Amino acid sequence: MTARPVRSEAVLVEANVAARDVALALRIEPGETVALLGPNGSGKSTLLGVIAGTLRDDSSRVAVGERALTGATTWVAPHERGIGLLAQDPLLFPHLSVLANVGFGPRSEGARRAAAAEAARTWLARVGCTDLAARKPAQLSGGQAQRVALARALAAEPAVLLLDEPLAALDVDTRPAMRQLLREVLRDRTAVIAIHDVLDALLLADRVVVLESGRVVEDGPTAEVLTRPRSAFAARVAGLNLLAGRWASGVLVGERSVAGRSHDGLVEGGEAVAAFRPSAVSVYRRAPDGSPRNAWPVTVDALEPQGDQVRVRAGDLSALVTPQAVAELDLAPGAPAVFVVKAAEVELYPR
Ligand SMILES: Nc1ncnc2c1ncn2[C@@H]1O[C@H](COP(=O)(O)OP(=O)(O)OP(=O)(O)O)[C@@H](O)[C@H]1O
Repeated sequence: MTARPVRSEAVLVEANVAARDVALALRIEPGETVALLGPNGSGKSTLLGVIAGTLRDDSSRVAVGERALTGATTWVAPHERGIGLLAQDPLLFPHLSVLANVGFGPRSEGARRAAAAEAARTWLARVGCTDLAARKPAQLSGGQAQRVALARALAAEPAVLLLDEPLAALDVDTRPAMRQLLREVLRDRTAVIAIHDVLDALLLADRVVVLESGRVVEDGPTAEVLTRPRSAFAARVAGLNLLAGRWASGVLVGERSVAGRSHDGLVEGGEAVAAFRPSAVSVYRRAPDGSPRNAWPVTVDALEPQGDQVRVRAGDLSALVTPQAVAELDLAPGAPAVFVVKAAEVELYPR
């Protein structure tokens, strides 16, 4: 199968689901990946269900490109929408082989058996599951099933891809490979991805939309929302530290030199970004012994209460510490301090 260009279309959605108290409108641009963040019950799955058509609600409106999928007299069934949905549960057909599961989309679009099998093999190779082709879903691990489900969604060549917590069910060992795979397949694709890990949002999405109680409370470029959140929920989970620089000899070199866990795609001399959570930052008055690699002298700018913790701001960095630590370290605006972060807590990726 020759690689066809990715079809990507804009999506317009007005989700009005009174029974779930969801009322919001979004436009997603062609090729854009939008991460939905929000607490449990905020409406992320409901929004995906409205777009996919798995949740039928006559007050909601959905259009993909020029094509209205819902309307006063229009209802396009989920399998005719050109939308791929990767649910939290992979939902593979248990009686079909992996190859037949992945070939299902092309088959139902009218592809001949051989062509569908070829498309399925291509996508299985892409997700690293070639040798699982003959298995039945019951013989797959959770991570394998999730990859196969992704291949199945992509083999149908959807114009829009929806993903509901695609990394949540995976264990920590299989998560990095799936994250990398998603990074590749989401490039240039119109996609909406419900996610709870802000670092995943950072790695995968162009834009972040924050939902609370079925409403949009924040919407903006990923780095902006995650570093300078305005909504209460985003402030609680995000407020990430991001440092820009260049990738050189295995570290990020910028205003500060940063060691961390490197992601694929970094090239020597290329632009790179380091991301880490404020809760991963330890604060000292003086640099600790053994000179850890990520130890940066700073001057405290501000102390802000955040829940039962305190956010210590210093220039473009922030740390989240306990009120006891603030007292013990005698932290106050203007005080010198040293921020220390273990390399294992820092994600380094290409810009
Ligand atoms: N099947 C259902 N029937 C009725 N109400 C539902 C159903 N599923 C969810 N709800 C309600 O609809 C609202 C939105 O829930 P939704 O599942 O869309 O949120 P979510 O952000 O996806 O949550 P989570 O992160 O827990 O998956 C909540 O008030 C929830 O209790």
